[in-house]
Amino acid sequence: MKNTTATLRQMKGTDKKISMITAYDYTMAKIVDESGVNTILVGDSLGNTILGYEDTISVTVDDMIHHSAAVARGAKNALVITDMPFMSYQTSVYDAVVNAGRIMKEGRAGAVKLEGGQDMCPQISAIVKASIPVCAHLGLTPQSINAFGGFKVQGKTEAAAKKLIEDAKAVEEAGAFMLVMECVPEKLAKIVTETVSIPTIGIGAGRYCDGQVLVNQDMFGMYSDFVPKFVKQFANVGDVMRGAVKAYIDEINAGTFPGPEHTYKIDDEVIEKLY
Ligand SMILES: Nc1nc(=O)c2c([nH]1)NC[C@@H]1CN(c3ccc(C(=O)N[C@@H](CCC(=O)O)C(=O)O)cc3)CN21
Ligand SMILES: CC(C)C(=O)C(=O)O
Ligand SMILES: [Mg+2]
Repeated sequence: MKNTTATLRQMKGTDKKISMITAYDYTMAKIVDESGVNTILVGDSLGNTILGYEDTISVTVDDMIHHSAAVARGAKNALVITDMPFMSYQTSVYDAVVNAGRIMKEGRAGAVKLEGGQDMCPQISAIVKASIPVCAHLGLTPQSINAFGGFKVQGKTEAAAKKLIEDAKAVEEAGAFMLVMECVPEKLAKIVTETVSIPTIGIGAGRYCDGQVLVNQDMFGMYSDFVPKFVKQFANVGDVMRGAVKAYIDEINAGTFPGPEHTYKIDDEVIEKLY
């Protein structure tokens, strides 16, 4: 069944949890979509996993559109949510609406995600007014790495925890249909989840969120430049791929690949005329 923002909203308060996973291309989108995930995030984490940057700062709107459009072609049932990259919405409400519009029109996203709380509420409400659903992202917001001074758990002091709760209420009030919480202590994420009426999606935010998200290559054991504590490797696809490449190289050298079943034929009469 096709998942919409309404479908996800209605899952809050039921015993069904929302499953989200990142994907960045058509083939992977089809695999995760056919597996029954509710929503696919085209995350700006593609800066790390696809483009090989150290952080998400250099990712552009064009990068996001390129991958979002590919994912959208492969996602039949999952809602596609695409990250707005650094400096595509922080600069002004106008920029935020224009870039969200491009991500929806050219990237075929069903919703956009942006990082920030109270400070980004003018952007959130303007994008929502333009009929583009917005998912908020609180806690560890990786586009702020140079302000944070590193990737750390957020909301551990009373002041920071109160700020997170206020930010969550504010993004709901501004019209966000869902919110992602990253690297937040479980007990704080539980309070936030109980406080807002929109669904919360956790990544390193414990069991009590309304749903969970993980980065594709992290859960498949394909990305190892850094492995946050919140990552669970559900399969070691990286090792499977390395094994397959080794077997391929060995068969090329042994002359067992390609076999007759991979090979095209031509009449010997034609070949004789060539000598
Ligand atoms: N492959 C990948 N996975 C991600 O989850 C991810 C990205 N890329 N790129 C964008 C952001 C960056 N993220 C990160 C990156 C590092 C940590 C990290 O090292 N966290 C420490 C926290 C240490 C602490 O404060 O206690 C950890 O050990 O989890 C967390 C999230 C999450 N996002
Ligand atoms: C880690 C998730 C929430 C994200 O924002 C991304 O993949 O970019
Ligand atoms: Mg992101």
